[in-house]
Amino acid sequence: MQIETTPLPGVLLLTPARHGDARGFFSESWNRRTLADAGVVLPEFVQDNHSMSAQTGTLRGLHYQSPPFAQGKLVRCGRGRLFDVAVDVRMGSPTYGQWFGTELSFENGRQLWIPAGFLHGFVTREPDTEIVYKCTAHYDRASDGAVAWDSVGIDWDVTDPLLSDKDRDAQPLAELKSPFVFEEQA
Ligand SMILES: Cc1cn([C@H]2C[C@H](O)[C@@H](COP(=O)(O)OP(=O)(O)O[C@H]3O[C@H](C)C(=O)[C@H](O)[C@H]3O)O2)c(=O)[nH]c1=O
Repeated sequence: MQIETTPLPGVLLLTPARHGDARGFFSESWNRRTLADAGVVLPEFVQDNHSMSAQTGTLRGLHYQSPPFAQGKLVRCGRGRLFDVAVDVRMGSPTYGQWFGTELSFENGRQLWIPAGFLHGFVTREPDTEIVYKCTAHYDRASDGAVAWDSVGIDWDVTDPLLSDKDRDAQPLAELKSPFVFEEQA
């Protein structure tokens, strides 16, 4: 397991090993003990999500759930290719409003750990792209929130993305009354 930090403290890039043979490969996509042995202890996951976006340039985000249903997410790409983004929206954080993005693909097997307190979004870079991700809290529709994809200064490298109505009508980051508070790590 390759573990890399990012410019956003707490957001990690995790790349599991792939064991290749004549059939293809085998990979442990999630192993709590492997990460703990490397000093990384993530919260418990309670829900797995899976979405497929048929069209290149489909953009889902920027989303969050308010406490007590705030979600940490461990994100990977099951098929195709996407650009995945986390945005820090924890009040008082030194990196508030800052974003980090990386390409996740079936080919690179890379995963992004996004703690609670960050917005999450992605744009697809191939047709029929599938994203699968583990969440640390259950879905709660009433706690669901969205921030406009083009209000953060993210370099999505996409024009006129395919959006849901919710995402098209989302509030700009400047108007967000963030429900998250930054807590200095011990
Ligand atoms: C998120 C979610 C949605 N749904 C239902 C609600 C709707 O009937 C349908 C589509 O939901 P939505 O349009 O919110 O799906 P996305 O636009 O992919 O939203 C997700 O995309 C970004 C990138 C995320 O990180 C979140 O997990 C989530 O906000 O699935 C559920 O039943 N359970 C769920 O956990």
